[in-house]
Amino acid sequence: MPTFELGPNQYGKAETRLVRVERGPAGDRITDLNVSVALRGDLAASHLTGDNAGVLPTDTQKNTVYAFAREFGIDGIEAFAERLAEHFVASQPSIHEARVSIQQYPWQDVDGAHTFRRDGSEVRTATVHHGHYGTQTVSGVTGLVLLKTTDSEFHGFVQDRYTTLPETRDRILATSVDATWRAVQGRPDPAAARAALVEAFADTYSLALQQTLFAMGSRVLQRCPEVLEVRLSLPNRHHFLVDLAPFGLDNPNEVYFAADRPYGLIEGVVRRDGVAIPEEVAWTF
Ligand SMILES: O=c1[nH]c(=O)c2[nH]c(=O)[nH]c2[nH]1
Repeated sequence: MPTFELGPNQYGKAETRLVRVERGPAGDRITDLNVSVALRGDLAASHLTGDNAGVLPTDTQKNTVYAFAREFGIDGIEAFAERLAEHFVASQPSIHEARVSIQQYPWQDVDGAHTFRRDGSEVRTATVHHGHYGTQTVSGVTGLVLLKTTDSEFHGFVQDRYTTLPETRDRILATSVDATWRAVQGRPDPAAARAALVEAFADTYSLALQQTLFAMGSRVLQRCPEVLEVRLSLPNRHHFLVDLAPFGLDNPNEVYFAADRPYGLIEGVVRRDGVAIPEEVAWTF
């Protein structure tokens, strides 16, 4: 008779959608979040026998998210996630580790009063791990779509029998930035980190998206002294010049086909030189 054992496990309420409105005479402010909680600890009994004595219901976790928004406000997604993660571990003897991930959807004020506009795919992110290793916070942004119409070249690459890509001295460079940054102490200003990413993309004369990646990560490290490490995942949103010769037309870098796949995926970590960075807690099965 085979026997089985329970491996690593976690549980929690995923994707609690929370909108908080701060009402004020100078106009309202909204905070629009998607909050996911995952808890680990002494949870074998629930899996093995259905004994739920150590189980804080995921419904309660969801309620806690809403209640904390009212009781403590939301002074940044990092602080909110840390407060929640610490609470679940401190208040429940059965819970030893908590991970709280928050996505924040940005809204732009339209009338200085009570109307807002959401545009773009950009999302701010924060993930907090809390446990015996302390509290680790990773901040980031995803879906920050950037494009430059020139100042990008790509040439000098390997040529083998399968290579057809022409070398180019002038191309569109476009990407959707997925970035995370990590500090061990202090709280980096996310607006400064984001601005650094955009600025470096804009002002780096690019010979490869790889070079732009390093410039973007380096700029975040320059601008945000607390940040020790920046991780970047940059899909290369290829724009191919359309051959209009069959129609008797030239195409002087004017008309492109914007391909959505396949895409090059350029990923890398940029770190501060000579600084010991504690290993990042990663919850994987
Ligand atoms: O910036 C680029 N890096 C690459 O590695 C690559 N490969 C490719 O086909 N085009 C590009 N562009």
